Amino acid sequence: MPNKKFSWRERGNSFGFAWQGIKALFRTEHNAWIHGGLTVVVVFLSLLLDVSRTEVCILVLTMAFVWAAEIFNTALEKAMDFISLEKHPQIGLVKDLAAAAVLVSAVAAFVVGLIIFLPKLLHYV
Ligand SMILES: Nc1ncnc2c1ncn2[C@@H]1O[C@H](COP(=O)(O)OP(=O)(O)OP(=O)(O)O)[C@@H](O)[C@H]1O
Repeated sequence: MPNKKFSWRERGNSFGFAWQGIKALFRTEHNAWIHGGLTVVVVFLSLLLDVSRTEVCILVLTMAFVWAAEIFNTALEKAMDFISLEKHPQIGLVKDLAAAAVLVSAVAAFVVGLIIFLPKLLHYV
């Protein structure tokens, strides 16, 4: 790869492309709206309950993990559909593996949410 000079404008463009990706995610993936709704719930609970700074950091990282898994899953789905829309076991496998990554991240987020919020919510019962 040729040595390119650092350019603030190009770095700015990269943010623009990433933003286009986020918009495309919400436009094409219903799952993104579910993640968005759950993110709002987590932010709401964090503001309402006595959540420590460390717990906030863990929640932010956990949510970012789920979002990143969903975005990679969507990118892989789009790439696979671009390669072929015909049924092929290898394409099915790639899609299932990408979906498994989302499932693993979502289960981890659910467990983290239970560990952090459940004891605090039980105070009110
Ligand atoms: N071209 C294909 N060849 C073989 N199997 C496929 C193919 N496309 C999809 N599948 C199978 O169908 C499943 C669902 O694929 P699809 O692309 O509809 O994703 P999805 O469930 O709509 O995902 P999301 O809800 O994240 O958009 C895949 O996980 C895979 O098992």
